[in-house]
Amino acid sequence: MLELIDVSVARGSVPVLEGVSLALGPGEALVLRGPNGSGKTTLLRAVAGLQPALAGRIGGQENVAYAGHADGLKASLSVSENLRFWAAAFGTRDISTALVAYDLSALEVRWAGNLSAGQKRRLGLARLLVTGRPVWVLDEPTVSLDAASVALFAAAVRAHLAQGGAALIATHIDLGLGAEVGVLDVARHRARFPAASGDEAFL
Ligand SMILES: Nc1ncnc2c1ncn2[C@@H]1O[C@H](COP(=O)(O)OP(=O)(O)OP(=O)(O)O)[C@@H](O)[C@H]1O
Repeated sequence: MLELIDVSVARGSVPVLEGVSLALGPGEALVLRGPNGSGKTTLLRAVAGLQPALAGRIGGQENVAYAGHADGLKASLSVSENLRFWAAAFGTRDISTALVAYDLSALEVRWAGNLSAGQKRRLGLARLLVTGRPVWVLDEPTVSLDAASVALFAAAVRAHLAQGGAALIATHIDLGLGAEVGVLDVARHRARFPAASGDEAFL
């Protein structure tokens, strides 16, 4: 569903990570670990197709639904309108599963712009459920979430995996997803050599 073979990525003109290989099949999840600035976001952006890899091959990008630091919400649309917008964009219809999974039913008619930070994050994560995409690529998904919302998120990931989905998640917290979830420490892949040219296209 997702395969990285010997992938290198850069930010600005600076190589950040090199030699990253991984594969995710149905029901599999991998947690990315590494200190601040080690390159987790850069790698996930490349996996999501938001920037090219410097080298290597990324297969299965068409399967990916990405949730990054920005929630990607339309402030002047309601919660349900946001979900309907994304459902239409991905050619799906059902938003009720997403509303229930992230406890958003009571907020359905509220403008997204008027939500709290944690509520916005819940709505941003609920978007994943309406994409119908099997591989979730998530960058610090639990930022702004309280303990109850982290539990909702972990349950949504578990259900996604149980239904044959996959997930690649950069997170500093233990999501309690179980011992079968792999961990990749990106610090082991820190790039060793400076860039040969000054390509600023990724900024
Ligand atoms: N827009 C940018 N232009 C140039 N360099 C950047 C840019 N954004 C990040 N960087 C640099 O790229 C490197 C990797 O950053 P990245 O955001 O991928 O790390 P991270 O592991 O996700 O960090 P964190 O845990 O703090 O989120 C860092 O040295 C960072 O300073």
